[in-house]
Amino acid sequence: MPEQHGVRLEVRDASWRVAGRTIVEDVDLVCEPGTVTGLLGPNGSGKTTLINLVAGLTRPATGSVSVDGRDLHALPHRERARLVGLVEQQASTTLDLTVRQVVELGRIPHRKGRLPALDTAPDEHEVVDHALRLADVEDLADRSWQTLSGGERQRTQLARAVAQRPAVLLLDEPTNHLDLGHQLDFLARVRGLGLTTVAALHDLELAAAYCDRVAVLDAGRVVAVGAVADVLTSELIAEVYGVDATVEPHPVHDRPHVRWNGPRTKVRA
Ligand SMILES: Nc1ncnc2c1ncn2[C@@H]1O[C@H](COP(=O)(O)OP(=O)(O)OP(=O)(O)O)[C@@H](O)[C@H]1O
Repeated sequence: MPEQHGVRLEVRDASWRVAGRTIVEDVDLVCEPGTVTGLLGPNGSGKTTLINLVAGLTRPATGSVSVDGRDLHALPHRERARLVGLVEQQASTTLDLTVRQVVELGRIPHRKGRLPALDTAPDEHEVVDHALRLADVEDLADRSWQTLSGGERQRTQLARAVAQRPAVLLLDEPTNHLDLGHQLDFLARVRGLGLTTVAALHDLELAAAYCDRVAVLDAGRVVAVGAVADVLTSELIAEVYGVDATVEPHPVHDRPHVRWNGPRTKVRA
C-alpha cells in the first residue's frame, strides 16, 4: 500500500460570520507537511467553525485556505474531498450500513462516475481493508453501524477518512468517546499516518503528548500558536481557560505535563 503524504496547509486571515456575529476572526495558521497541530480553546471559541472552513464545508467571509498552494474553496467538490478528510465530532446516519460500507464511503471522491457505480477493482478493496486495519475496526467490518458504541463509531470514522486517502486530515474532538487506552492508541495511529493533521482537542495532556504544534483559540481569534512547550504555559491556561495549572516536564517522556490544580483563584483588587 503506497504511503500517503502530507502537504502544506495555510489559513490566511480567515474570518467567518453568522447572524451579524463574528465567530472566527483573522485566523492565520500554517501547518507544515506531515505535522500534527492541536487546535485548543474553550467551548465556543471557534474550533469546529475553523475546522469546517478548512474542510471546505463553509467558505470564509474574508481570507483563504490553501492546500499545497491551491485555494481550497476554488476547487471542485470532488477534488477537495480527495485532498481533505474530516472526522466530525458526531457522525450520524439513519441508513443501515455496515462498518465496511461506511468506510467504503471514503472512496466516493476517487470513483469515476456517480453512485451506485461501485468500483470493484481489487485495489479498492485493499485500500478499504488497510483503513479498517489501521483504525482497528477490522473485527467490526460486518457489524451494523447503528449498533456500534460511541468509541467504535469514532474509530470507524477514522477508517473512513483514512480510506479517503487525503493529504490533510481534520479531526474534531476525535477522542471524546474513547477510553484512555484507545485515546493513546488512536492518536499514535493518527501520528503514524504522516498526514498534515489538525485536531481539535480539549485534553491538554493529550495535546502536549501527541501534537507537534498547538494553536489556541479564544473568542474566535488565535491567541497563541507554536511548539507545544512554548505555548502551553500555566499563564496561558489561566488566561484562556480560567484554570490554575502546573506545567512541568513529564517524568517519563520529554513532553510537557499539564497538571490542573483547580479553578483559578480570583485576585482581589
Ligand atoms: N451556524 C451558527 N449560527 C449561530 N451561531 C453559531 C453557528 N455556528 C457556530 N456558532 C457559534 O459560534 C461559536 C463557536 O462555535 P464552535 O462550534 O466553532 O466552537 P468550539 O470551539 O468548537 O466549541 P466546543 O468546544 O464547545 O465544541 C459558538 O458560540 C457557537 O454557538
